[in-house]
Amino acid sequence: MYSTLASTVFFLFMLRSPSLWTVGVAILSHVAFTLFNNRYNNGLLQFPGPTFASMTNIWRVRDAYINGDKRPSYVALHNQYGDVVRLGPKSLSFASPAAIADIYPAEKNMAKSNWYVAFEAHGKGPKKENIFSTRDIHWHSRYRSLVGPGFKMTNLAPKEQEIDQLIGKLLRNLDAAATKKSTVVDLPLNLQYFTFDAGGVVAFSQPYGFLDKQKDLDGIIQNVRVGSTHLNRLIAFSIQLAQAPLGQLLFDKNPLAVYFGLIAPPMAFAKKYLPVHRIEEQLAEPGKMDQHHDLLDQFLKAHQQNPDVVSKDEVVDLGLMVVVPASEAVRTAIAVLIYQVIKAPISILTTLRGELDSVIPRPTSPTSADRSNIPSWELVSTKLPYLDACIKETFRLHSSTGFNMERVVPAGGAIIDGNVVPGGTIVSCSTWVIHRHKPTYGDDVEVYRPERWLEASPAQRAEMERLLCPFGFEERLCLGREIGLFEVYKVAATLFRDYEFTLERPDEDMKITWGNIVSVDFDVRLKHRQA
Ligand code: HEM
Repeated sequence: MYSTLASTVFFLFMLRSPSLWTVGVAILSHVAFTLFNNRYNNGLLQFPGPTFASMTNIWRVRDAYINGDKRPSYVALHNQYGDVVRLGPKSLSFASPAAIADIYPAEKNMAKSNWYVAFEAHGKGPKKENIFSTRDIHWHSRYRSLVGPGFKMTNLAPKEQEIDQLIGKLLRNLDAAATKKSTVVDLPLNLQYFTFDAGGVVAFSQPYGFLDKQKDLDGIIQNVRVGSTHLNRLIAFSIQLAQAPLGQLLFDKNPLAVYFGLIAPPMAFAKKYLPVHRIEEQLAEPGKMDQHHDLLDQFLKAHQQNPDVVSKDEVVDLGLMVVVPASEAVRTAIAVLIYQVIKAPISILTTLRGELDSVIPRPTSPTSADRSNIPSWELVSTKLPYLDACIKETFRLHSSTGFNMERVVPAGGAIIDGNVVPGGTIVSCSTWVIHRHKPTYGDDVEVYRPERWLEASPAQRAEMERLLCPFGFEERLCLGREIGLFEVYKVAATLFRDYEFTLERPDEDMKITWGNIVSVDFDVRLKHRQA
């Protein structure tokens, strides 16, 4: 604080008789004081990390830019600096599992950081928090208890048939490529057609039509794919700047964008496809509409019961949340699972196929129209322990989300993994780091080895599962966890049952673009499996 004050006084003093020289010196000294202040005056000097990171959040933007095609650099940073790394002037990342219990439980009172502001709606009018972004612990808790039941598989069970029809469409699209054999398939993209449509069904009982049209609708996939255009690359990096006042001004709270009502692509997409009639009818005559067993039912019910907590605008947020980040996260999970299994030693695929063939009846003729034979959730979630191990290993090694889950230490400070941390510090864990905890997962943490889940003793396995956190933690645990798993298990079981996959470029690794949701790119050739 004192150095900021000193810097400001000095700055004003120099500007008393402005010349180019004095203005230059004033600006430079102000910058130097700010960097110095950031590094030395936040009570975090004892924590190691890149020196530049301790001085400015620009380090994070640069890191996101230069490491955009690698896995989160936090893994390498923790390997270099140890269990606690200083990632910014007021930011610490923790690698030890003990830190999870000190940061994320409700009683620790740690709200999400301002990084999450970037996930708030863009467009005319004031920005609004949503269930994912909110820093208001109390509103979040009331809101979550109202809408949460809608996300449970018990509520969504009647949707299984509709999701099966979508999987059938995905198979028919892939059948066309498998029959030609020469066709190279962008598998992650085809999976995303499915996950988008499934998101539409779960949210509003309406697929968007990606699978039918077999193309990107309104350019939304291209728009949100990190790194696909200069603009969204810039936006993705700017999100890192949300911690910095300048970043918020340029990107997140840009007054020009708000003035001109520039709507972010996901928001525009969600608004376009919302079933407005249904919403209006149900709001006009509550209780008269049929039950759809979708998320919209639950949000409208919650709005009717508690309009002060769940406002009408929340249905748009519902669209935003479910349409884009969720469909991307599920796409990445299924794509990476398939990639890991076909890239791993053949014994993994053979064991998986053996298990699938012993439990799930194969279609008599996969090239026929018999595409309604999709294994049930009940079956895939209870009778396939090896598939379960493959999926857990995928989530462990390659989380769909790439961001650190940041929380703010309340005034008064906290003890985190034995370290005294001042109030106001941003503290976080990364799934990419936690999932590489050698005492829990073994020395070969970088190897894709599903067997580790089956060989572990019951106590060891319980600990491995406790630390497996691809869906986040505690009060802010992903609400769509069951939906995501439902899609991953069903699609993976069906695709491995029916197809042989060959990587188009077996000597290359898949292309990874590290964003908030990690994007992956790879092409395959497909063949139907022989009976
Ligand atoms: C494989 C798929 C998915 C993964 C890996 C995933 C991951 C996550 C993670 C890590 C968080 C917590 C973020 C934090 O604390 O900062 C989260 C929150 C959330 N996710 Fe997911 N997600 C997935 C699928 C879904 C689906 C399908 C939906 C909706 C249908 C969904 C809806 C939500 C919501 C509403 C939250 C906010 C919860 C809260 O703060 O109370 N997610 N997700």
